[in-house]
Amino acid sequence: MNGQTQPPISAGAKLRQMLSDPSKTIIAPGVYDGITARLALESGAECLYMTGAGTSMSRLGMADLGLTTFTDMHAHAAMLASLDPSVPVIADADTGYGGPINVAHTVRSYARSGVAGLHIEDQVQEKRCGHLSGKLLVSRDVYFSRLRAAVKARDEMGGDIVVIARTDARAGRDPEGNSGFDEAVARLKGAAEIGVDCLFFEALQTEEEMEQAVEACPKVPMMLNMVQGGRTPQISGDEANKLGFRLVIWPCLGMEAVVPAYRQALKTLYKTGKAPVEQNMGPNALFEICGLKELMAFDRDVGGKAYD
Ligand SMILES: C[C@](O)(C(=O)O)[C@H](CC(=O)O)C(=O)O
Repeated sequence: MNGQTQPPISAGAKLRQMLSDPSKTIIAPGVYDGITARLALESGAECLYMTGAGTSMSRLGMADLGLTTFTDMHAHAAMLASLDPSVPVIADADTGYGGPINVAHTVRSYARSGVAGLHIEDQVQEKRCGHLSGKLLVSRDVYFSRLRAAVKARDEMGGDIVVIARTDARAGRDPEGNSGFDEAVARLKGAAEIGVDCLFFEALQTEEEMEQAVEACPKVPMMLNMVQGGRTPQISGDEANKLGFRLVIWPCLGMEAVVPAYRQALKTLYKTGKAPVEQNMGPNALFEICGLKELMAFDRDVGGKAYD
């Protein structure tokens, strides 16, 4: 886990292989920074999901309203993908950050940085979290040109990256007023024809809808987004597998765990004047999460003396 060793196959190829097995459903915990990524890797995660919402909140201190740029998202994804190249990282790529040539640039840049997969959606640039109300979408034409750009960039480059088409049509509307379940299915069917590798039906509202969505788009693997407290009811990985989903992301898992814990620690600090006693891990144990021993061993191995 040192980011130095290249795996035998690329992260993208590995993810593609994992997605092709219908008997398995990949579980990808959401990570939003180096610490949560390291903790997920330590837990044995088979795949990581870089949340755009978490990236916006942790890098910018801002809500998920399309404020993160390509540069923010790419740098974050590249850092996460470098920590353990043998574990595929799927990263949010929002709208692709512009027109078709921007989308292609995003796909190439993510792939060259070792990101295994990315998703491109059909919201307008002034986007928002998929589980908020009032989402506005681009037309099918604009969406499909984004996806064609992503697929062409994937195909033209030597590397490999899994292109995931996301639609927000279930809870959003385009300039002609097209919206809802059927519009989402039409968009995902179009995406499948364009040649994307995986489908992301955002904000499914019931288990029946989950079943119908998978049935409606049988040719391409479908993923499921489990946002705690969001529009989609929570189901387990096994249940998702029975319904036919090949991948489940839990984007907010880290944020939902950290926010109440840190709030509680702050309360204790102000009340007692000290940090909570059960939280005395110490710097060594903390840094060990992020490779302290491996980094020092590397230094020693090559004759360094600084960390003897
Ligand atoms: C998946 C998602 O795009 C993300 O940024 O992680 C978000 C999650 C969230 O904001 O709750 C989404 O579903 O839009």
